[in-house]
Amino acid sequence: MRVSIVGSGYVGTTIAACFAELGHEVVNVDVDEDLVATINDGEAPIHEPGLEERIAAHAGGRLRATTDYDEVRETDVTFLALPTPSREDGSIDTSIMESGSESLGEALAGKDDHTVVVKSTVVPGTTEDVVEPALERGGFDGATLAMNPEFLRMGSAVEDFLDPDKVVFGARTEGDDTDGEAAYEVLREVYAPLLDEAPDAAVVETGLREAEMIKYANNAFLASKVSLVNDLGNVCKEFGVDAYEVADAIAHDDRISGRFLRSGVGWGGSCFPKDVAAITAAAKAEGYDPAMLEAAVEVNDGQPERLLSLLDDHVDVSGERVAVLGLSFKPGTDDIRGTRAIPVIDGLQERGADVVAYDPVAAEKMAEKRPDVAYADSARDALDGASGAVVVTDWDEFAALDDEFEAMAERVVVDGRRIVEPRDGLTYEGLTW
Ligand SMILES: NC(=O)C1=CN([C@@H]2O[C@H](COP(=O)(O)OP(=O)(O)OC[C@H]3O[C@@H](n4cnc5c(N)ncnc54)[C@H](O)[C@@H]3O)[C@@H](O)[C@H]2O)C=CC1
Ligand SMILES: O=C(O)[C@H]1O[C@H](OP(=O)(O)OP(=O)(O)OC[C@H]2O[C@@H](n3ccc(=O)[nH]c3=O)[C@H](O)[C@@H]2O)[C@H](O)[C@@H](O)[C@@H]1O
Repeated sequence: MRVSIVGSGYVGTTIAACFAELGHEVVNVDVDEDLVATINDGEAPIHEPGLEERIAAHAGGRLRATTDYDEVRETDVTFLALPTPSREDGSIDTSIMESGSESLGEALAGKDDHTVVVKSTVVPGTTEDVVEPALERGGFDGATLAMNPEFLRMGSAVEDFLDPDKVVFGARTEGDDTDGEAAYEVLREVYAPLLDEAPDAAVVETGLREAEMIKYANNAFLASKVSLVNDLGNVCKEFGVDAYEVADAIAHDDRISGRFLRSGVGWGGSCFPKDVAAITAAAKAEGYDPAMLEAAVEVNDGQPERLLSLLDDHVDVSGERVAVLGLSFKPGTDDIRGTRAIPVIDGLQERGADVVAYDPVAAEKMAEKRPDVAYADSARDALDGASGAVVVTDWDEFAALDDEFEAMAERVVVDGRRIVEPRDGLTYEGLTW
């Protein structure tokens, strides 16, 4: 099939390269000229395992990037993979979706039919109430509308996309005269080669609003699961109980499952914080206060301070050098959006500490945002002379730290991710164990 994708960020580039790999002719539209040139040169604009090889294999062949929206006209279906950031109050900002949809509408004007699929994460109602009117303002009123949320994770985007546990197809299903069946047909055809390779994936065919909500429910559930295990972990700590032993035991109950049961300094990233805030704001706008989601955020917001109060129990950090190990929101990425490292750094600075941070890949990005922090080239350098260290990201290399701790002025480590090995001579505190 001829597939176009508008927006070539984490999601857009990943699905473009993967659809090309699966045999489709793919056009990827983005406003960023450098990014478009990078893809056409056969290189990946973002770091994701397996992406560079796929772009290199298909760029100039089945995969083409462009800044020209008109190129979507020759395709059968367009996926919108544009950003849906938060406004100041947490609610979803759909302005980029609107301007992108208008440009798409202009490009499609006069066409009889074209399937437009919303891939971005949007609150229920957005596809019909925001995207469709914007397409019409652009001059195209013949869209078959669909919503197809994406569940890939950063750091394993290609693998997650190609081997999903489910794919969700949302379409207009109510009333006699709907385009729902036509939309399902198009999505079934686009996904057929992927589903051939991933036969165990569930295919969920549902309404537009349901598909939009499924994405939020998925992220809100996972974020809340981590907050619940953090809340329980805090209780464990009060009783001197190891939360990881407890989690390992309850994980045997397959109603609970062992995934997303790692307690610690909390969740971050470009999506959990944004999506929990957006669905909470949307619910409130409808007159419902989602108490569990608000509590999930409250617990998450409290974890960095709990980490620091454990450090306070051992050292007065005022005027002292303190090492922050890990800056990215999770290992395997240099992304610092929503990272717990920021409230940890803020809390240390409020205590008058001299913060020196280390991350194997994210220091450069953090330095742009936080030039007020010193950055070390290695964990060893960060620890050298420090009166305490806090661990924010579970990078594998922190598990191998050993004699590096010997250069500390005071050997105190508070671990927010259960990654450092406790050892003789080290005062080691786990956040929830
Ligand atoms: N990053 C992730 O892991 C996941 C993200 N999502 C959702 O997917 C959507 C996209 O997210 P990302 O790919 O992370 O965003 P991103 O910020 O990485 O990429 C968005 C791209 O859109 C381009 N763009 C902006 N305005 C444009 C316009 N008017 N026309 C054409 N291109 C334009 C930007 O230049 C950028 O390359 C969001 O709704 C996000 O919540 C869903 C699942 C996973
Ligand atoms: O909508 C999105 O963008 C994506 O958001 C998350 O993916 P991602 O943000 O890449 O990262 P996760 O692996 O889910 O981790 C999120 C945060 O939770 C934390 N976490 C995760 C698991 C756990 O047990 N404990 C824990 O603290 C991580 O450290 C990290 O800060 C979801 O897992 C994806 O399914 C979804 O598509």
